[in-house]
Amino acid sequence: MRIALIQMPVLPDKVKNIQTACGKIREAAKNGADFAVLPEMFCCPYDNSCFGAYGEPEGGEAQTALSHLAAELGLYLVGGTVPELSEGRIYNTSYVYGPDGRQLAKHRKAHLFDIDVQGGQRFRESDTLSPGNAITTFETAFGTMGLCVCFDLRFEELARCMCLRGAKVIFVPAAFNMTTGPAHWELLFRQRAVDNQCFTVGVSPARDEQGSYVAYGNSIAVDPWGAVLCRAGAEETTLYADLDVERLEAVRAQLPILSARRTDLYEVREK
Ligand SMILES: O=C(O)CCC(=O)C(=O)O
Repeated sequence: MRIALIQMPVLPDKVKNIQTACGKIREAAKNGADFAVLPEMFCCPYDNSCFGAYGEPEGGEAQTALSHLAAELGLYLVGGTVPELSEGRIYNTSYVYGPDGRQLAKHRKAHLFDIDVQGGQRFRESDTLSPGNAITTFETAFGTMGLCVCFDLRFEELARCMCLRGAKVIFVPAAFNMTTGPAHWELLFRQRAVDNQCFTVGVSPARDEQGSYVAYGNSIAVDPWGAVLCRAGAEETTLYADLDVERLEAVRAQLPILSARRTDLYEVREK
């Protein structure tokens, strides 16, 4: 199962960003990718002042372009996120398309990124965005997959619920920053992978030092043992990770965690 992690620049021009993404997805298909993954807000600067203007309703231009391309290339496409406009609200939403172009999943970021680190990053998504209310998994020819967005990865219960549903890989379009990225990015992707003995895949925009929000980059794939399979730097790049899905069962058999949970003592379950 070959995954292309597309760490692309995000510019102020929405149409140009969509074109860049499509070009890179075509290249990924040529290189044998089964899945292509885009970053959080891949066609919109990550700024509260932009989400409304760059947003689109279900079936908007970014989504239509990605769905057609998935069908044309016959691959799975985790379409980063876009600001989704719905009933007067804005959501930070990730759409997934199957190799026939049909929408397989839609995850609205459930945990909004409201932080204020002393001397570091401040951001309040809740000034403009509304949270989603779902745990998202989807079925593919490679098995069940999980999907969440950036800050969502910090919440271990969400990842556990996806894996209890059978998720083998957790896909995370994301955009950490220069305060929390160096401190927590790799740690969190390895942590969730080791907790659940699953693969984790995080894709960020390339770093733009001039942007109002400077993304950390460092797109990453981690295996069920917690080993880093690939990791980018700050630059524009596409990484390829070949996931051996059988490794997941092997690790779970050798070091049983999910099956050894004491659900008589404690429980994590979906509401
Ligand atoms: O959790 C973090 O440190 C970063 C999260 C973030 O940037 C986001 O949710 O967009």
